[in-house]
Amino acid sequence: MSYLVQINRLSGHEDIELPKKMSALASGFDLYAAVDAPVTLAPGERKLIPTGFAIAMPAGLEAQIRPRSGLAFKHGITCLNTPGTIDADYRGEIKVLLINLGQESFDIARNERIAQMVFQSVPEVQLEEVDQLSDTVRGIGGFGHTGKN
Ligand SMILES: O=c1ccn([C@H]2C[C@H](O)[C@@H](COP(=O)(O)OP(=O)(O)OP(=O)(O)O)O2)c(=O)[nH]1
Ligand SMILES: [Mg+2]
Repeated sequence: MSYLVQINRLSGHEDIELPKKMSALASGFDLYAAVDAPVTLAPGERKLIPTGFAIAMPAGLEAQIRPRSGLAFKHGITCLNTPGTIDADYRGEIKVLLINLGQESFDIARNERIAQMVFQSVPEVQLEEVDQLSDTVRGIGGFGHTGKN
């Protein structure tokens, strides 16, 4: 499927790269930090990082904000609320909630790639309240009830 998503660069961020796929079949568009000055995340610290753009996608889509594995592996930098949810009716600036789970401080510079945005389709669902649910073999078993291995 192919969709057209509108993107609006916010004023003051003309120099910020728009979200970009780094390879032909990449799932995610990398997101660039629109911080005015370098931002430091101390170990354990979390900060909301602006991206300098807003989007409008068609109904039936959402965007997920996901961490970059390189930043997570090398520096312990990840998205706290991963995957972040961008609703199709949200028109505000896309922001990335980063947290430093590493042991060293980490600096984020303007135009550094900090996360990625993956579009997903969202089925239209209506909830129907009932008194009883259908039987299954699993029933209410969960949270590891099938064992470890
Ligand atoms: O990583 C994120 C997560 C969310 N958002 C924006 C877009 C999303 O549509 C809106 C609300 O997000 P969410 O529903 O996760 O947060 P909430 O705490 O439920 O806020 P709200 O009451 O505004 O829905 O915030 C971002 O920019 N980045
Ligand atoms: Mg919400």
